Amino acid sequence: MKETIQKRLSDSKTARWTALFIVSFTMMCGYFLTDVMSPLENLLTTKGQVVYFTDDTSMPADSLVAKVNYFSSEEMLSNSLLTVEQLEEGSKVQYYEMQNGAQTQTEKTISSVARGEGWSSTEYGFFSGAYGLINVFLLMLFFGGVILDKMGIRFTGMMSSGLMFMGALIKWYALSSDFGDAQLFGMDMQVALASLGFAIFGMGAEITGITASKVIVKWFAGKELALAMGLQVAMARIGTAVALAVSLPVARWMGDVSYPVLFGAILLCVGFASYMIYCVMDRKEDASAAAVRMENGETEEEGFKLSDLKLIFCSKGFWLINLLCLMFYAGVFPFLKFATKLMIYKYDVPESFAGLIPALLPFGTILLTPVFGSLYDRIGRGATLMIIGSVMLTVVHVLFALPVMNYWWFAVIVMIVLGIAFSLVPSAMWPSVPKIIPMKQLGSAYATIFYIQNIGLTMVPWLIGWVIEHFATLRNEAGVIVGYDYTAPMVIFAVFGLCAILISTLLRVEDSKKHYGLEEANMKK
Ligand SMILES: NCCCC[C@H](NC(=O)[C@@H](N)CCCCN)C(=O)O
Repeated sequence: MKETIQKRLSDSKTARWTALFIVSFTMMCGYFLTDVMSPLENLLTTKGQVVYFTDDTSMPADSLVAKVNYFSSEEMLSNSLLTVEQLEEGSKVQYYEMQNGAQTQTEKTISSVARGEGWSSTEYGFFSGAYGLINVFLLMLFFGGVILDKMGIRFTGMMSSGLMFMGALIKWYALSSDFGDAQLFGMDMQVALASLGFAIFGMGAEITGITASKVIVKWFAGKELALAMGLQVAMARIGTAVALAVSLPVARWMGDVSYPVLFGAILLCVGFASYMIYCVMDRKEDASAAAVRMENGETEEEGFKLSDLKLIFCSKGFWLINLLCLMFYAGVFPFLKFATKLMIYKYDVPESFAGLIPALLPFGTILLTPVFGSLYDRIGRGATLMIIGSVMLTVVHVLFALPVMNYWWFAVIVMIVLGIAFSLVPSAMWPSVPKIIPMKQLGSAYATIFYIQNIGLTMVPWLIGWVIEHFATLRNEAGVIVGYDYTAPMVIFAVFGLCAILISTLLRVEDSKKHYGLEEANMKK
């Protein structure tokens, strides 16, 4: 009689890498939407139309019209009176300006016109931090972890990717509508509604994040786990990089900040559909695993119990990872929300290119995260990699805080260093969690780490937005904004880096006491 040996679907290389690709694609769509508004900060915080010229400079329409009309009224430019209706692609604009006491004539051609929303920096900061609002204040990430461990990967993933899509649609509706002076929750209606959409989206994105982590552990445990995690993060970074690079060009091209969000919502719809395909694979994997267990006479693994949480919460190493994640990510993701405007005002980068410099950060990590991940797999030194990454993060923010070296090429170099730091820490930190926490509690462990991290992702943009408005905004005597001094916000980011150095050092000490194996290779020879 022919003997058949049952195999799990995850034993097939093609099947498990396909599963990874599909789930990572859904995540990538989520990361795109998370950062799609970051390059639009300048546009969002400008009131009325913003005019972009072919020489890559831009100007609020009001000040342009004021300049032209002022001089035309003095009959100096009688032929070039510009009206608002003429603010369109291809229009030529002429105006006189006083520079260093001398009158200069400027002629420019309009390349595009986009609608600014007139938000304050505090409102922009609130909106950016709204991502973690429901996760943090309604404890949804904690419940998300429990739902994941109780209801399983298929239910939770469908629910969370559906929430991402719904949140994106609300955000798009808010940004594409004009609510006049209407208020909601004591806030400008548009800001409140866009923030609500972002909060719902953020809840879905974070629950999808922990679900994806559990999917990877399910298919790759005992196989290429760290590499798979590194590749998932790398694909997510593609989403961030594309968002940073294309968002402003799309908004300028279509004349409105809502279009990049609409594009993101469409992507999320595709991401939702692709997760449905994953669910088919997941069902087959479960069936094959059950068949293997039956053949070997094994019983199903005991399910998750709430009392298991005690085990996680009593581990000092686990708390150090939590704090490191909080501090390190507080110095990166919230920074990205403000980085484009930093490039415009501190490094004098034309607005059309300003988003490309922060985009270098995720682009660099696409390659480096899997490289450092496989380095950790082979030679270990995980705790040391986390210390080095934290030192680099601190140095980068100190350099951004310095009032000197305000050259675009310097910003590019510093951003590349940040990219290396942002590859080192995640590639060592995430695969270190299973070394400290047993597999059965991993869903809840990742959920707790994400929860603590979300406190930073919510509060730090609020803090930075407020600091920019009150301590970094430079105004002339008439109260008009003339620029920004980024020293204070960048010093705050540097402090997060210092905390990360301290915590990662303590983690290394704890590892040498408890022998978690953070300095050891993941792959046994
Ligand atoms: N296996 C865990 C991978 C986590 C990757 C990590 N993501 C997060 O920490 C999310 N909670 C936050 C995502 C915010 C998106 N802008 C990462 O390094 O991206």
